[in-house]
Amino acid sequence: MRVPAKVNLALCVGPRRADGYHDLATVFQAVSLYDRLRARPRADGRICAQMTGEGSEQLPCDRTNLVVRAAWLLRERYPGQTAGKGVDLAVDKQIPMAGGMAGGSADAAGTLLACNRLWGLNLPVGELAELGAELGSDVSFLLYGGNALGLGRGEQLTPLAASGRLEWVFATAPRGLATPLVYRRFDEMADRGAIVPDAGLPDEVIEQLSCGVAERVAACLRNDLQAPALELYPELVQTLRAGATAGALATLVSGSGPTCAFLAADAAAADRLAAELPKHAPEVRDVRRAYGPVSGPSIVDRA
Ligand SMILES: C[C@](O)(CO)[C@H](O)COP(=O)(O)OP(=O)(O)OC[C@H]1O[C@@H](n2ccc(N)nc2=O)[C@H](O)[C@@H]1O
Ligand SMILES: Nc1ncnc2c1ncn2[C@@H]1O[C@H](COP(=O)(O)OP(=O)(O)OP(=O)(O)O)[C@@H](O)[C@H]1O
Repeated sequence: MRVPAKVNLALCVGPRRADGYHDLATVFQAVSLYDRLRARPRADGRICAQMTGEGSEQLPCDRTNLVVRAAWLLRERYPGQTAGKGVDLAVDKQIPMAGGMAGGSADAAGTLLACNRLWGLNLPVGELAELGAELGSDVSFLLYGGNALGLGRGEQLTPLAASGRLEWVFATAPRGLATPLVYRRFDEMADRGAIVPDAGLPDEVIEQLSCGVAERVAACLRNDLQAPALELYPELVQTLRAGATAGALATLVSGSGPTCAFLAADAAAADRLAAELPKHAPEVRDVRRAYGPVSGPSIVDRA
């Protein structure tokens, strides 16, 4: 199975709630950067994970790993149907780790779908999405893919119509940014009046997305976590500038960062941008081409 990453075309963040989360109005787009996930049954009833690919050596394979947590959650909620059933989960990571592209959430979403099938649970995707929200705010969206509006803490989803596809270049960074830290910095900036929290609907982005003209979508992209991410990771200012110099229609930090997203006018312009970017941005780790929207997790080979 391959599971896509996401970028937020709009990420409007409200004030911190009593439960520590923030109300959001976000426009998600699933993009063509994928982790690969293979799930095989285990006769001994254990849940085991193995991680390969970019950055995977930093990831524990114990119960803190999101794929292991996702499989355990299903087993705990449906003990009758899953008694004695185990799984071997193998993840090949290509989505940048702690990069603001929800790689861990994508893996968790893929695991819920794979184990649902493997263990014969046949739960509807809506039920998996509710379980997914317990694992992380982005997991519900990653079960569906496409484009969607996310409200609440990002888990209340409405699919969004889109016309055409957007061509992206992503610049990954040499180190990660922890999402809670970025939200905390957002709060500090709000306290000192540098930011006004506002989770109002990003109507303009939604409208332009349905029209499908990249130049017009570019004009209204918005990420309220960009300013706090840039305070925490000032080198990203150079990366964003480099993207503009290399010809991007729009530049923005992806989600909580530090991956930077560059929107191009079309596929040829994106290819040129991807080739040009490293010349202007020596601090970038890797440059990736992608497009969106793409569908959610899909089976590419028999697991
Ligand atoms: C930045 C985004 O990726 C944008 O889509 C998401 O908001 C983050 O989603 P996620 O990584 O799935 O985050 P979660 O695992 O749910 O939460 C991690 C931490 O991020 C903060 N958090 C997350 C989502 C949200 N709406 N408000 C928050 O304040 C909280 O401190 C939380 O403890
Ligand atoms: N399977 C997994 N893949 C990636 N990270 C995982 C996984 N399981 C647990 N984690 C933990 O989750 C953290 C966030 O990982 P992830 O790569 O999803 O970050 P992110 O892209 O910034 O997430 P988001 O965009 O949802 O905020 C990592 O630092 C890691 O400690």
